[in-house]
Amino acid sequence: MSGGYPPPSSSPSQSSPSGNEEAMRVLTRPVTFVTGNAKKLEEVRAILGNSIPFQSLRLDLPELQGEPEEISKGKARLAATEVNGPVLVEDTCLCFNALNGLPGPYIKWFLEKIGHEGLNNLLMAYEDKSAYAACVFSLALGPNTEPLTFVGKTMGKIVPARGPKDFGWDPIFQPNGYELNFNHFFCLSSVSIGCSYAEMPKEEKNKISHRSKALALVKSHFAAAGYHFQINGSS
Ligand SMILES: O=c1nc[nH]c2c1ncn2[C@H]1C[C@H](O)[C@@H](COP(=O)(O)OP(=O)(O)OP(=O)(O)O)O1
Ligand SMILES: [Mg+2]
Repeated sequence: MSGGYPPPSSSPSQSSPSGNEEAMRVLTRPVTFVTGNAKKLEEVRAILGNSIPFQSLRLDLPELQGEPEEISKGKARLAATEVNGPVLVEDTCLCFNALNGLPGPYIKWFLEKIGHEGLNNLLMAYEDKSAYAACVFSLALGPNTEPLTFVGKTMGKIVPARGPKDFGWDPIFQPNGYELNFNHFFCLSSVSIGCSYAEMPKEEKNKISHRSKALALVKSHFAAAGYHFQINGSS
């Protein structure tokens, strides 16, 4: 996590009683999770449950370039301007250790252009198939506030595609600890080669995923920061 919040008064959606060192930060609007990806939203909803009042906005933010945290913060700034209120965004990376972390934040284009097989082929020349999935959430309380970031990583390896193909690179990412079928009754592969994210029940993925680890930090931040939601009307 990095960055820091400006004084509450600098955010239109945030205020706090004066003269109280541990002043509660009051948010008058729910946090808007901005994404163009319905599958991400589904997972975020399932993982957050009712822990944080949030709503969603389907918006394709620009695919920025750079280091993952900067990309994520950049998305948050754009989203906060769009929403004019508190926003949460995330950027997801799939990093191959043999390629020093690439494709990383560019996985979306790699996946689109070369698919699961092409991604496996990228590692053909390397013995090291290890990889990690990383999720960088950014929270901005409003436009002109410095976003805070929360990073979650899950280690694993790249495998030939297995399981349903309805969410990105899930079929080719096998998290560590899911190598042996007999440990995981839900993994239906007939040979004991392991279990990709795509083969796991959603609840199981959500327990160990890069996204759930990052969201655990977001939740703790909300608990520790003592935000208080005072949301009126229909929002
Ligand atoms: O848990 C995941 N399991 C499998 N695939 C995933 C996952 N999470 C993101 N993905 C895919 C979506 C996109 O192809 C790329 C990340 O790019 P990324 O820019 O973060 O996502 P996006 O453009 O689809 O949605 P957004 O509007 O939130 O930016 O990896
Ligand atoms: Mg994107």
